[in-house]
Amino acid sequence: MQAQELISRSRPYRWMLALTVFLSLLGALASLAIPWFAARLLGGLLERGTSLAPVAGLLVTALFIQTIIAITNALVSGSVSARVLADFRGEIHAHLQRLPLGFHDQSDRGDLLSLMAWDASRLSTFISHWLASAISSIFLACGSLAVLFSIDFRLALVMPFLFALFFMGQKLVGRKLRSISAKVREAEVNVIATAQQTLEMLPATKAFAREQLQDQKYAQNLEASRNQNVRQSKILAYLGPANQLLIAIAVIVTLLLVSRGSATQSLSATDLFGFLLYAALLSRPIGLLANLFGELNGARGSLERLLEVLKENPEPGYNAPSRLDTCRGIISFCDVWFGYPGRQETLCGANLEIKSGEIVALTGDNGSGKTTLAQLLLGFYSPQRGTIRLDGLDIEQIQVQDLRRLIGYVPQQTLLFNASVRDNIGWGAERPDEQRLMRAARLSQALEFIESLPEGFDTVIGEHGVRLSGGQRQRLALARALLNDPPILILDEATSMYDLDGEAAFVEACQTALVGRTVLLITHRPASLELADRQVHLQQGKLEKLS
Ligand SMILES: Nc1ncnc2c1ncn2[C@@H]1O[C@H](COP(=O)(O)OP(=O)(O)OP(=O)(O)O)[C@@H](O)[C@H]1O
Repeated sequence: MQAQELISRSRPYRWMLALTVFLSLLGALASLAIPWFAARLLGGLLERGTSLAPVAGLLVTALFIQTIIAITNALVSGSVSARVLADFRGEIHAHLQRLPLGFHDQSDRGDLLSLMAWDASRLSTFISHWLASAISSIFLACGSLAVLFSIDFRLALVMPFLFALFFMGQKLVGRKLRSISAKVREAEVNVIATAQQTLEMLPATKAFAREQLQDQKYAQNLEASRNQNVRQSKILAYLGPANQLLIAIAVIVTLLLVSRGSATQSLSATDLFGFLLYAALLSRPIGLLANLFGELNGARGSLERLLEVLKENPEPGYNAPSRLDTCRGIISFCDVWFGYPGRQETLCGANLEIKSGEIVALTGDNGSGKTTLAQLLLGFYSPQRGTIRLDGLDIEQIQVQDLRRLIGYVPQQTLLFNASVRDNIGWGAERPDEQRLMRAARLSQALEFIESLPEGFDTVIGEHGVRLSGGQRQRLALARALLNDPPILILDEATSMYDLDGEAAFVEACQTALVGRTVLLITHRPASLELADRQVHLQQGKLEKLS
């Protein structure tokens, strides 16, 4: 199954891979020619009769050709590997973005990062050279065997037994190698996850003086990863050389045994050298195949994990039948039930009708489900029972990107990235223009502070907007949501960090800006509550009318 998958994943690169196979075969041919000329050179040295210059010239030419082929091959397979890596990463990245939030809630960020960084790299290296290595190694082994048999049939008879021994050995270590490879991956995932956590938690780590604890945690993960890597490299370290040693001993023993009979007496010095050199050459593809086998076990683990993630279904909303460019903004929650996996139900038959252009404030205790309700409207999660409608259409029937384009969403936690203010606000629209950008910034009460920044709209704000205050970050998030002029707005505690003046100015500006939009306002702030046409309260999974 995985072999098939590996082959089918190699298919898009078949021409480049065919070129590496061709070059590897040429390289193998040159490798086969070298002992031939070398044996003649050594035999000639002993027999001292003939001129050695032509054979020496041919040997040097063969060595040159082999070197040029090896360089070209490395360049081609390096470029295949880079392409496969980029393609894999692009595919995983696109897929992860389209998976439901429910998948990401349950996933380990370190595991997903490892998939893109580590597994993709291991797989791309393997795919870029496994075919060429396997075919050229088999060709080289068969070629060496053929020459050995042509030199002396009886002496060469021992070689096929060696092949049988080789494959039995691989079978024996294969299972062990696979299980260690899975453990190596697990340990690497933990290392990456801890490093990521350390960087994200840094302000808290410093505030609670927990640097040592994080160091210990990281050191433990490093130790586990080191142990597994050492276990794996021990097996790999033995695998190739042990096979080569096996061949070398077999050749020596064969020579000793047969030297007692008459066979070696009928061999010339050139044939004897030839036999030894080809036997030595035979050990190279055997070693290569053994290494390839080790890599295959690692690549299988990576492929397994990759396929596991790729087989997760994207949000069904991407393939929903209805397209929607615009809407009136009539929203209804009809008997909506929802619970997160393994948790008690958050919504138990929630009902809410919002008219077009109405501003509804949603209140409720912490954890009562206000954000959940908003995220259900955005299609982040699907209700287990009941329906949510927009303009009378079940939102599950609406193409999810259309749905989300119609809704401006300011989440409770501002999500900003390490780029300029302009890029962060402009991210909210497909083609942001300067005029709309200014309007959105003015409306969210962000313009004044943006203009006071060292480079105004071009100021880079750091990871998660770390170079701004909490309130400033929130203003940017709000500006981003307003940029697109969406007919529906969800403001989830969007002004919770505004100072009183800022909030009052925002509320003032909203008197006109929110006209004509349907707004779901999740807030407890009295000034913001004043904006609402009516209030509903979420309690025990149900919505109650307050005013
Ligand atoms: N991704 C999640 N996975 C599992 N449970 C979740 C998830 N998100 C929220 N919850 C749980 O669902 C419940 C409702 O959470 P929600 O964030 O909707 O509440 P809220 O009313 O918005 O709270 P707050 O006022 O504190 O923002 C809580 O008990 C919370 O622990």
